[in-house]
Amino acid sequence: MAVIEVTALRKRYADLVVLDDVSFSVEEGEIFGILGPNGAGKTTAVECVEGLRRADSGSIRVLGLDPAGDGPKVREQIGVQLQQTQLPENLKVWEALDLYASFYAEPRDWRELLEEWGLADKRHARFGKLSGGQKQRLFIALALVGNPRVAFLDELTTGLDPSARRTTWELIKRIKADGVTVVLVSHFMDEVEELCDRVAVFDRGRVVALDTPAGLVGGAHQMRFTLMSGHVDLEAVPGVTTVTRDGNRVVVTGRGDFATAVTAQLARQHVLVSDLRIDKRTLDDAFTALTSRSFS
Ligand SMILES: Nc1ncnc2c1ncn2[C@@H]1O[C@H](COP(=O)(O)OP(=O)(O)OP(=O)(O)O)[C@@H](O)[C@H]1O
Repeated sequence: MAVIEVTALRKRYADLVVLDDVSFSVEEGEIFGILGPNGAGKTTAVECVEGLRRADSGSIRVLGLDPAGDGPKVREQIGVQLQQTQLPENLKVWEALDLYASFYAEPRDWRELLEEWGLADKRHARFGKLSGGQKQRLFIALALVGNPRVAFLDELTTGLDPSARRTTWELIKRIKADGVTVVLVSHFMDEVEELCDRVAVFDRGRVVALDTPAGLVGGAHQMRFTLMSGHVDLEAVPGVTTVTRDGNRVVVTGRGDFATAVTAQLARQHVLVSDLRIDKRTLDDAFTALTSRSFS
């Protein structure tokens, strides 16, 4: 079942088209990634879904409701991660949780959240004294205190050290395990690859690809080898898209599991090769190819 359905969303600021016919849906229980370069329209799209901004046209359904018309009902059922600047430095951890719990009709017991998110001993600490990782755990706890069905997390691990990022990833997996749908806006390929079931890649206000992380990178392996003996016909091998020969050096590109099929063909034709290398395209390569830009 789709918990979020976005259809033909358009938004512009004066002459700048920020969302141009954006459509995607998010299935219940998945971690859905929104990836794209700076200024691609990710935050605008997500804030329209959260009911914080209005699109010029198109339709949005969140849990069957229209966030523009049924804002309070939608916000009762979603959790939105705060940005760092939105909490006063002097606010204590328990005060923040208690305050946010008071916004909801049926909040979770925030004492449980303190335990679950490893913040019990920081209960009386002031926000400004927390480490980056502790702040992020507090933001996640605040996003979950209303017992949401959908949690929106935006650039959650920016500025965290590698170990704190890993810990945060494990916590996000736990949110999913608890049955909460997660929409994750991210700049990091490794994060999206590790966590997301499906990813929408945004570029210049459009969704340029929507697939699983494996599906996004799936089309681009490359095999290189040197022919030691004989000749091999590879053009007709399933999945092969190009075969380039330079003397006895051969480069083969293809889609899906073409490398296994090529290896089988080499064996069938009793061809001996050396220096065999299989290059796997990464999500970073896929992103660059899709958006004609490298990530910054
Ligand atoms: N309120 C606004 N008024 C005018 N232009 C805006 C406004 N909000 C966003 N924009 C512009 O819309 C474009 C998309 O911005 P948005 O924040 O949605 O992108 P993003 O993909 O989330 O970028 P980032 O990764 O940098 O956060 C940008 O060019 C931005 O400058």
